[in-house]
Order: sequence, then C-alpha cells, then structure tokens
Amino acid sequence: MTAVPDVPNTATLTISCPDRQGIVAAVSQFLHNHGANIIHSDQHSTDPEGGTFFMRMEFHLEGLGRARESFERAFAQVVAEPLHMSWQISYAIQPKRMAVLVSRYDHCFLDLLWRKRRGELNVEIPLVISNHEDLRRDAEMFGVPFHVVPVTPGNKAEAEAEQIRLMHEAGVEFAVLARYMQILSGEFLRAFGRPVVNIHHSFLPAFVGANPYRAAFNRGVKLIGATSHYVTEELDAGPIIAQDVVPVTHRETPETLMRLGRDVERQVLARAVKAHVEDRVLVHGNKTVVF
Ligand SMILES: Nc1nc2c(c(=O)[nH]1)N[C@@H](CN(C=O)c1ccc(C(=O)N[C@@H](CCC(=O)O)C(=O)O)cc1)CN2
Repeated sequence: MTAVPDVPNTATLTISCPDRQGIVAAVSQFLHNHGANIIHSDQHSTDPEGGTFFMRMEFHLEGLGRARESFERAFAQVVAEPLHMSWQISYAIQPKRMAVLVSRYDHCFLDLLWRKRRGELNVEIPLVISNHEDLRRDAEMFGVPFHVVPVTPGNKAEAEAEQIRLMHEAGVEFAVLARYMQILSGEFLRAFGRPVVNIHHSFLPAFVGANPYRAAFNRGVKLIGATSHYVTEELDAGPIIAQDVVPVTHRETPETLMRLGRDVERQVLARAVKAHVEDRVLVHGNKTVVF
C-alpha cells in the first residue's frame, strides 16, 4: 500500500489589508517564530498613505502538512485579525480542480489540456462542459469526461443549474471559459460562487461582445489582441488578469484576423490560468495585482 503522500511543507500565503507600517514585519516574524523559511515574497501598496496592501509569500515549514489547522488558527489570531487582513494559504502539491467550459472553438481548450498534460499547469481537470458535441472526441483523447449541456434562450436557467450541479459534484475550485460563447447570468455566478476566468478575443476595453474581429476589421486597427479576465455579470468587464497584442496590416480579412488571434488568445489564457493557479492574482475592486 503506498504511503499517503504527506501534505506539502511548502505553501503560499496571500494577503490584502489596509496599508500601514509593520505588516511585512508582523507576517515575517510570525513565520519565523513558527520555524518557517520564506522562499519568495512580493508586496504592493496602492497608496502608502492609507491605501490597500497586497502580499504574496511562499514559505517552507517542516511538518506544516500535519499542522495546517493549528497554524492557520494561530495566524488568524496573532496577525490577520489585528491587521484586518483578508488572507488565504494554498498548499503546493494540491492541484486546483479546474472545469473548462467550451462551445465549438478548440484552440484554447486543446491548449489548456496540452499544458496540463505537459505539467505546465498544476491543475486537475475533472470535467469539460460544452453546449455542443463538437469537442467530445478531443476531450476523450485526453481522458477528460465531456458533458454536453445544450443552452437555448428558453432553457438558460435550467442549463446553468445543470452546469453548476456538475461542477459542484466534481469539487471544482474554479472554471475557465475557453471561448465558451454563452453569457453567464448573475445567478450562475452567485450560485457557482467560485472564480471564472474568460478569454476575450480583443484587447479590452476595445470591441466587447461576441464578434470583436469583425469590429476590428471594420475599424481598420493595426493591432489585435486578447484579454483574459475574471467573469462578472457585466459582459467582458471583469478584472483583467493578462493581455497581449499582435500587429496586423490593411491586408488582413476578418478570417485572417481570427487566425492570427487564435495564437495570442491561447497564450494569454494560459498565462492567466497559470497565474490564478499559482495564487499570483489578487483582486482589488475591478482591477488585479498580479505578482
Ligand atoms: N457574465 C459573463 N458571461 C460571459 C462573459 C462575461 O464577461 N461575463 N464573457 C463571454 C465570452 N464572450 C466574449 O469573450 C462572449 C460570448 C458570447 C456572447 C454572446 O452574445 N452570446 C449569445 C449567444 C451566442 C451563441 O449562441 O452563439 C448569448 O449568450 O446570448 C458575447 C460575448 C462568456 N460569457
């Protein structure tokens, strides 16, 4: 019988709180007092004169795996509560459970599956949910269960309830919309209650909506781009995680723009998902701090 793998002795602590003097000292002292070794630290203040302070610390602590609850309880009492912190600790070896929602486009979807297989993304993918059958064989090639939940204007509430049931049943910790072409309702986002990461095929805030490449072509742009953001009820308006652009010329058509866009969409989504999975993204209002 294989030994139960020890819960890791490395962890990532992320914090946001009202900025004041002594936060780094208080956290570092607490970790030192508990025998931890800080192996990476990043911090940012939105305004030293009373803004919000963000910090991300990776640390190693022998035996942490068996002492998680007491360690977190002590941190809450000694540091977090006195400093009015919002905080979380993630444990390295626990891959985050990620659902992928797709429609008919395969490029971002296959890219995520390939990066997971290559070990570039520390995730488990317990299921893929689609509103079309098109990508079933692709999912099955990677051994990922594929669920089709058809969505129509008349069944959106029932379809979303089924999507949430499937994801909650699979213990999903966050979802990725890999060119999923349905607008998620506010009820869905509230009921799912976990982060949703989207890839929008334009350099937001330009060209929101379903057909940005046609709009870009009509505008005669010289750059196209992609934006990965957290999904909010307002379409394509959530906190931006990653973006990039590609130069284009007058010789492009909407179809060649889409072809050029596929590469930048894949790269931007992978960058955003990796940052989310590694707890490097902290949300502040409708913006992000990405360490
Ligand atoms: N609540 C949100 N839902 C979604 C977001 C978001 O930001 N907030 N992003 C979209 C992705 N997207 C652009 O990137 C997008 C997808 C679909 C549409 C749209 O108009 N869809 C129609 C149906 C289209 C179809 O059936 O093919 C609709 O839902 O009525 C606009 C933008 C994903 N969801």
